[in-house]
Amino acid sequence: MSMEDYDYLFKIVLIGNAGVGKTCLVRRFTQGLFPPGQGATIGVDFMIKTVEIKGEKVKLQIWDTAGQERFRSITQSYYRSANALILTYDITCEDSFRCLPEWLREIEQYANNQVVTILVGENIRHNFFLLVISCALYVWSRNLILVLVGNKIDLADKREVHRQRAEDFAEAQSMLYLETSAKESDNVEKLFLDLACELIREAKQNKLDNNDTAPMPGEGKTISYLSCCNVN
Ligand SMILES: Nc1nc2c(ncn2[C@@H]2O[C@H](COP(=O)(O)OP(=O)(O)OP(=O)(O)O)[C@@H](O)[C@H]2O)c(=O)[nH]1
Repeated sequence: MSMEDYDYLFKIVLIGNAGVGKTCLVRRFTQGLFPPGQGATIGVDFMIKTVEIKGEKVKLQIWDTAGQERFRSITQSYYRSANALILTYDITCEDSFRCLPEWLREIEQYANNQVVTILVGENIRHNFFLLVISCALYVWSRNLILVLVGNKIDLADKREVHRQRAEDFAEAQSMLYLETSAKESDNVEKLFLDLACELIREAKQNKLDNNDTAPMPGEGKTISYLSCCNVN
């Protein structure tokens, strides 16, 4: 696709523990389906979807990273060039929520520039609030913005992470909090479209150098976190 085919191109990277539903979120958004028997991601994968927002064509390059620890050295190299970072956990899996500070450390270490993280998920324990807050401050100091997302809300009866915990966690770090279901398609469009809106907004404010919106490793873009916008 040549530059004439779109007005903006943004790179979004999904990270989070294995099995939280990153691939399913991406496939729901890009292909409109919930893949049966979705296998674990090997390394990284990416899909592209172009959306039209207020008359402007926005090409989203969505990178889906493997959650398994053994792929970490591969996936880390993709953080730094992201325009946005979606940190995902599973609301039915306490462990995936407890690992969030670890993911924030990863971001701190490997995401050189600007990140939007959508936190889909739950609440967090008091004892890692300090760590989280310091990570968030570090991120902000580098113009990184984190958004947290909690997936699998269709499994309400199996919920292990209460919504208020996640909201508190997100609020403590000035992150957006969103809960989704890739299976039922709840909030999936909203997640990506709101993010696209915010990326455009930031680009227009010259916080994002959109003349080179296909970032190469080592590059990054400045964005701040999203507020909802209407998509036409
Ligand atoms: N009920 C329910 N199951 C989901 C949802 N999203 C994903 N799953 C299931 O969770 C499992 C893991 O989904 P994946 O999308 O492969 O998870 P992942 O985070 O990409 O996993 P890795 O590739 O190993 O990092 C699969 O069995 C999916 O069917 C959801 O919203 N609701």
